[in-house]
Parts: sequence; C-alpha cells; structure tokens
Amino acid sequence: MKEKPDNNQQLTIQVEELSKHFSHFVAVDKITFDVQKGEIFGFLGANGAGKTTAIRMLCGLSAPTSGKARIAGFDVYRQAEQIKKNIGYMSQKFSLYEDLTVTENIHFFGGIYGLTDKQLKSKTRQLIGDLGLEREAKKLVSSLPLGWKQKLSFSVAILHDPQIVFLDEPTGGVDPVTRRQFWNLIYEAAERGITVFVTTHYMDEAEYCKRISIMVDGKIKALDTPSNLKQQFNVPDMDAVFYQIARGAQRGDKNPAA
Ligand SMILES: Nc1ncnc2c1ncn2[C@@H]1O[C@H](COP(=O)(O)OP(=O)(O)OP(=O)(O)O)[C@@H](O)[C@H]1O
Repeated sequence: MKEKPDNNQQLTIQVEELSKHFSHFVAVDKITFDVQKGEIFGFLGANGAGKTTAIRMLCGLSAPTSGKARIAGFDVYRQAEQIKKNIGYMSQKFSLYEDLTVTENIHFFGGIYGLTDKQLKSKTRQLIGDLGLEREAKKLVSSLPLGWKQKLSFSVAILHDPQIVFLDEPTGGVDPVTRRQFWNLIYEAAERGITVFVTTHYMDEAEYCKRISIMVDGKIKALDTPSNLKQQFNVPDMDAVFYQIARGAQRGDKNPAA
C-alpha cells in the first residue's frame, strides 16, 4: 500500500528531539522545530555545529539515532524515498555538469526528476526566459560566471516543484549584488509555496529569512525572527546576535562566523 503523508499540510518540516550520534560523539543533540509551508527558514551555526548532519537526516540521506521528524508529511525513518521525491537540494558544490550546456543540464535533471518531454520543453523555455539566459542556452556551464551557475543550480533544484528546497550555503563566494539577485529567486520560490530551508554564514542573508535558528555544538540555542532576536539580545544586527550565541562554541574554529 502506498504511504500517505499526514494531514498537517501547513507544517512542511516537523522535528522533535532529533539526534545523531557517531559512536559516542553527539553531532546533533535533540533539536526541535517546525517550519511552515512557504516559509524561508535560516539554519545557522558555527563550523562543526551539526548543520550538515541535521540536513542529511531531514533529506532522508542519513537515519537519525533518535527523535522524530516528518518532512513534507513523510517520516524520516520509514519514508526516505518519498522525502527525496518531494524535496530539492542545492549545496555550495552544486551538482551541475560543467561539460554540458545550460539546456542539456536542465534536460538531464528534468529527466532524473521524471518530467515528461512536454513538461521538459516548457520548463526549459520558462527557466531560460526567467533567468535571462537565452544567449547562453547552448553554452557549456563551465563558461558561465559563478553567480549564474548558482542561479541555474537553484532553478534546477526546484524544476520538479518540490514542497521544500534545502540550500546548504548556496551563495558562497559571490559578491553582495549577485547574492541579492539570488535571494530574489528564493523569495519567488517561497511565494509559490515552496518552503526554503537555508544555511548560510552571511549574516545579511540571515536578515532575509522569516525565522532563523542558531545551532551551537549540536544544540539549537536560539530560534526566532531576526528582529525578535536582535531585541532579545539588545544588539543592532544579526552579526552581534550570532556572536553572542556562538562565542562559547567548543567545536569549529574560534571565529564563529568564519
Ligand atoms: N560521519 C561522521 N563521523 C564522525 N563525526 C562526524 C561525521 N560527520 C560529521 N561529524 C562531526 O559532527 C560534527 C558536526 O559536523 P557537521 O558537518 O554537521 O557540522 P556543520 O555545522 O555542517 O559545519 P560546517 O559549517 O563546518 O560545515 C563535527 O564535529 C564533525 O566532525
């Protein structure tokens, strides 16, 4: 029998006391949070805090040691395959093929996602038009500037209209203007109802999120809107909030935002 997602449609991510141990080392320590449909949720933390380990569990790539999580309504222990079909994923090392053209990349990933030829054709036309890549459509991805590769990579990650897209440091290495343009794409996706779960080391980007959590040494130490956090810590910006929370971190290097 096909497993059905649960009825709580508005919460696309539900996490309760989720943990991951590697032998005796507790990489993720009983994290609890929910994310609403269409919300942009920032998942921050110092180096080694446990963000990637947590994301791998949420994407159905790694079984938790304990706790509960439902992603797009599916259980992380029993329904990992359904989770993978209902999410998109983009990391800093985006998965585009450098030796294929822009169009070939879109066709390749669309094929993996199971789009029909008709869907592929219209999606390709729409995506290239939206990104203004008409003149680059037949060029190899290797010839594109980094910022364009990131935008293309994001668009490909949501080609199949997933319920949630996970972005693991998606804007590393690009200038603030290009990052701002990238965030316009994120806002558009969220407006279409896609939940955006994003990790970043850039504190200006933390301000763009509706809510953020800050993880330290495997635990979530703060979770709220950027403005509430600034008020709570009585500081002018997210840099200062992050520093206050992460300065006592035992893992990673001594500069928490590095
Ligand atoms: N497979 C593993 N075996 C043992 N320890 C691991 C494993 N994967 C991660 N860790 C440890 O778990 C901790 C959390 O790592 P993780 O990569 O999740 O952190 P992160 O917050 O994503 O950090 P960064 O921002 O540096 O990528 C680190 O101390 C790391 O060394």
